Amino acid sequence: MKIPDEFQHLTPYNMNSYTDSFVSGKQQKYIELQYYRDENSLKFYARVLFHVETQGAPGIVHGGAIASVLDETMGAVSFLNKMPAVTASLTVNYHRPLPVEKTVYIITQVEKTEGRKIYIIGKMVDKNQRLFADSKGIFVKVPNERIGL
Ligand SMILES: CCCCCCCCCCCC(=O)SCCNC(=O)CCNC(=O)[C@H](O)C(C)(C)COP(=O)(O)OP(=O)(O)OC[C@H]1O[C@@H](n2cnc3c(N)ncnc32)[C@H](O)[C@@H]1OP(=O)(O)O
Repeated sequence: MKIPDEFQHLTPYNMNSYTDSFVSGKQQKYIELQYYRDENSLKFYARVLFHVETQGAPGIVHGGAIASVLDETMGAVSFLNKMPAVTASLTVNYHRPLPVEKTVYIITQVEKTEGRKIYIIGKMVDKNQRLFADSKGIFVKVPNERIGL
């Protein structure tokens, strides 16, 4: 599968040893997801293929499915930056309908932290950098035990 230039130097990252989340765990029938990280940056990445089972309107990926994948990829960027956290708030802007069976790419990053609050942003684009959705959220740091670590 072709990946955009920005993804070519990245290292695939397997989250399954930490979680069997419905987004990225053993379930890959509805959503096929591969995470990537860049050792030299605080960003976290995902390549995602939503299968037809995730549709809302015919042929269009359900907004909740998109939000779930953005949420987890945003949560993961805080985890990988050694700040285990849970989502307190999440806003998603949907810029154009995403057809099912179309590969898209997610990039997330920590914008800033304030005490226990971590402000995280994300975006979902296709290989031509067309924007399908972007997101921002406040994640709140919690003890490891809260998220099963
Ligand atoms: C396994 C590894 C793999 C990791 C792989 C990654 C997997 C990630 C999965 C995706 C992530 C998820 O879906 S997580 C699941 C969905 N989310 C949840 O279940 C969270 C449920 N909510 C909670 O547990 C709680 O409400 C918390 C932890 C968010 C906050 O409770 P608390 O601990 O009592 O803290 P509290 O004092 O209320 O708040 C702390 C600070 O955050 C602020 N704050 C709290 N809520 C909000 C809010 N909605 N919007 C703005 N700000 C807020 C407060 O004002 C305060 O700011 P200040 O006064 O200090 O300034």
